[in-house]
Amino acid sequence: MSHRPDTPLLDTVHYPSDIRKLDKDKLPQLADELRQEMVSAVSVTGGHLGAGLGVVELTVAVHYVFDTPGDKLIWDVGHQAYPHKIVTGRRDRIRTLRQGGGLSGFTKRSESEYDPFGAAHSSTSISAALGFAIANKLSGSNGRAIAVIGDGAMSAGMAYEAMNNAEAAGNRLIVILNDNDMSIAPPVGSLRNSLARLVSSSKYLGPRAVAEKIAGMMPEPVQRWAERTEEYMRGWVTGGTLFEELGFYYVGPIDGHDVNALVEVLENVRDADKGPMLVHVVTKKGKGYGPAENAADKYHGVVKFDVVSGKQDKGPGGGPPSYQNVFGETLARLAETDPKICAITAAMPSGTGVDKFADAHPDRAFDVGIAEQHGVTFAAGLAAQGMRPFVAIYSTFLQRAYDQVVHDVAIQNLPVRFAMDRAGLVGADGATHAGSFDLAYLGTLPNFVVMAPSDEAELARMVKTMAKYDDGPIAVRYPRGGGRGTAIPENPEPLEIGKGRIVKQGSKVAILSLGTRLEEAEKAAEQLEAKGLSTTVADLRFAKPLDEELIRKLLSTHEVAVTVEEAAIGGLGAHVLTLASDEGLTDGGLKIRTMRLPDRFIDQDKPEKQYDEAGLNAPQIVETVLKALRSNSAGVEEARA
Ligand SMILES: Cc1ncc(C[n+]2csc(CCOP(=O)(O)OP(=O)(O)O)c2C)c(N)n1
Ligand SMILES: CC(=O)[C@@H](O)[C@H](O)COP(=O)(O)O
Ligand SMILES: [Mg+2]
Repeated sequence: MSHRPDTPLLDTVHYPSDIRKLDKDKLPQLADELRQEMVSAVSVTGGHLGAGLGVVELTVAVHYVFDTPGDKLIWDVGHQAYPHKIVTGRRDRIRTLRQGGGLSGFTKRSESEYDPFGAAHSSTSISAALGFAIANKLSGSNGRAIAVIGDGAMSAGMAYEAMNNAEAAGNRLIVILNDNDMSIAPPVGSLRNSLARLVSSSKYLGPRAVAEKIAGMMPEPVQRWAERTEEYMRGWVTGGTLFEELGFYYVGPIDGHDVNALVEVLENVRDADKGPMLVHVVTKKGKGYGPAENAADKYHGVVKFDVVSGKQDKGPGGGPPSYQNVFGETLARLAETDPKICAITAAMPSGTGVDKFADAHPDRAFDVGIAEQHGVTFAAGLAAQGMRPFVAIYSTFLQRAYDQVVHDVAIQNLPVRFAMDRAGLVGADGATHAGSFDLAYLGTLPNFVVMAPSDEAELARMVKTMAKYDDGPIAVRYPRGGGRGTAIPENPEPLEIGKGRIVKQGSKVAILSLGTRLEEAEKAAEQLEAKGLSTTVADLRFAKPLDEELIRKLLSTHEVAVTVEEAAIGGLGAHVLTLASDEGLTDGGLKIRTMRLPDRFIDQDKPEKQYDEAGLNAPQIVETVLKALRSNSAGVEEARA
């Protein structure tokens, strides 16, 4: 394709079909421009930077070689897909990434036909790609499915479950292992060591060697040998790796920043007829942007930053500590005098605050990799043997380990402590990362205690409560970010299980709050008082067991009762309604309303806007109370007061 040297090449590339028109020797230039564009975009939006920088060449090469969107390209997690978005018709919106109404920070089916499968939670790509490949096989279509999965994501069991089943896909399935020797933190475990051995024990495989191996053009004696057994052939190509044992032809390691080599290797892989292939590509997280390459976290996730210096705009600082750090620091302190306390994270040491614990007690901190299911059952084993394990997992990621929570923990009534961070709406990560369902999924389980603090001092008390509680499973859920600035007690008092508190006493309206909506509940109470409506505010602290005595009293002494929580239906409101119905507490005409997340997924935005959309801010609490007061006994709203 002819291209005027004075115009950026990227300006001529809107879709992968434009890349495919380019001469191969133009691809390095395209990759350079794509990298610059990505840095520029993320400098104004913030987001996941390091992972995308590492796959710029891979993005160009895959779209050059494969016939996307007919061939299905599936990015695992999807946090590395920004360059892919730029070359698949979304460059004009790339500066809306992760903003309200803008592009998602992950792959999303509704956004583009080039995103055949949505992601954000890790390690789903091989299963999904296998589904596409088998569907193609069944329908007689030639299309291929290409999963690009990171070394961190490869630590999850699901990846192996998929590979274990992959043989039937034949050459319709290609897995590209993007090995940058990083997860969010440095990766852990034996897989990491095994990949490192593969990388260090051989030079990068050049396109020619790959072609020869795939075509079976081996040195004479080897070829004769190889021809005799299919098994040997596999071994020769694969080097006998774990992947080979799982039925894949292993090709690698390949230099993931040499775009022309990548193209040639992928062309060979595309045209090979050897069954499912795994291409081991070695990349650098943060590649090509100095501040990212030099950062310990390789700029996995950043806020807005200055492109020249790389300095992130983290604000003036000095604000209230984050819930994650309150959790980690409190637990670390408690562990000083309790040698049974352990902490477990599934590849999120800094996000969960377990890094603080690990600094103080390295032998009792466990990063299990992206392995939430294993993490929970591992904790159950620790608890069964008398330890006091705290499993710190984001609310959204604990969803993956639900059966382990039910079967290994709850049914056996084991005292595993769950610290569920990122509860409620989380902002820029959007619906996939919202911690909406934990109150419903844990609150329904016999034996569980479930708490939610209204501020960081309460969280410290709840962590202490968990450390002291050996009677069964116990969980606390708290939001992303900083608290209200309440002083954190040096020596937090444990709470009495199942006891809430009255924050403000009134007589006509009762707001029953769970978690950090308390601040909005208090604001709403002020506004109601200003309208002459005497309002009680209760901080229930426990979704389970409920403070039945307190709730009974509130429901029988107020005209309107409203529950408020940052969770989907099935949480606090459902439990309060069940109590009210079981005991006939509404029979006397009490007007009861439950305020919770709506029955739809809420996309990325600033959290306060998300809560506005969800109808959980103070004005909406006020409106709910006024509406209830206006409704008559048939539930019909009467004329506005
Ligand atoms: C089930 C699940 N657990 C945890 C996470 C958080 N998470 C997102 S990316 C990531 C690291 C992924 O590492 P890798 O696959 O190697 O990709 P890289 O960022 O290195 O490109 C983690 C732990 C997640 N998205 N999903
Ligand atoms: C991609 C992913 O799952 C994580 O990087 C996540 O975005 C981190 O979220 P926090 O910023 O809330 O730690
Ligand atoms: Mg990685």
